[in-house]
Amino acid sequence: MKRVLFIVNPRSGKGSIKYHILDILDTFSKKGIDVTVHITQERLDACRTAMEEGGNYDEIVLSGGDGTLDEVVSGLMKGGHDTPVGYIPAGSTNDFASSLKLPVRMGDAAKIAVSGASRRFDVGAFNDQYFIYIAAFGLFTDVAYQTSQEAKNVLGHMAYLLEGAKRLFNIRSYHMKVRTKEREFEGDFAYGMITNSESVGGFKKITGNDVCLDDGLFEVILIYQPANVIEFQEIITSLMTGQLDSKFIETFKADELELEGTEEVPWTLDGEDGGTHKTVKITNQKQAIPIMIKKERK
Ligand SMILES: Nc1ncnc2c1ncn2[C@@H]1O[C@H](COP(=O)(O)OP(=O)(O)OP(=O)(O)O)[C@@H](O)[C@H]1O
Repeated sequence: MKRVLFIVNPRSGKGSIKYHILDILDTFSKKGIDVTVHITQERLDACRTAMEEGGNYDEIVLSGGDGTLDEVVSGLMKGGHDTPVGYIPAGSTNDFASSLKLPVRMGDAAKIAVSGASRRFDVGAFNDQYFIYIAAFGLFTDVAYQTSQEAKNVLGHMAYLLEGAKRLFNIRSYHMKVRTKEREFEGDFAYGMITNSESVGGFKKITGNDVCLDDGLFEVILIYQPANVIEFQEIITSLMTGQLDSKFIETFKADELELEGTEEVPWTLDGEDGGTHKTVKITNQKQAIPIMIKKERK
């Protein structure tokens, strides 16, 4: 009998898992699965549970948003477990779920979680932490975790945008040295993102058209500090149209990079608080985690 640990974040998104949980458990029962349910009680509970329990199950299924997925993947990586992950997206943005092409309906996602195909995806190592699809600093990055859960639930995307707009008048930059295997450069950056995702903050294709989630490479976008509103507008237009060939933007792929700041820089990992760091070393752990996705048609 397949043993599954089902980790549920009751607070993700609008908390709508409560309307679906019986059907999901019924789906698992009909597949003959021996399921243990763990309802997360607080931040980092999912991480701790995956780290401590990950090795005792054939699979971990989670219901939550990007933050909960980050916690489960981080926990499995820290615990050294190679347990497959089933993902029932229930957050407000679900960026990575959209990259994985998982269905929006929870019942459909539950079926894929236990009967789909397991495929290995890259994971980012960030000093001694992990991320599944984005590590970012600067403009907007503190928006995700400073926007209250209540506001996110009521307003969804609008909450992020409103919170972000409030900050436009407050742009600041971080001086950093950037080192990759190929090059070294430095500058004053207003924003930086190291990603493995087709969608960021609900925006599709913002990371380019040739994103591959298991190629061992990150897509890196670094934006120099704009001197005025016109330059800022130019940068936004570049990002929105995907024309990243701009003197204000550095964009490249890398399997590892180091960013050395002159001061402590606040980071976010998968939309959650990633702490402040002066120097970060980011390396791609190629195909480190198995995740269940839709079976491809022959
Ligand atoms: N019982 C709980 N009470 C409060 N917070 C919790 C609880 N369980 C988990 N959390 C925290 O809730 C936060 C939000 O989770 P998550 O990112 O999964 O949902 P979301 O923010 O709605 O989705 P998304 O990131 O996709 O927009 C995470 O930081 C997680 O640690």
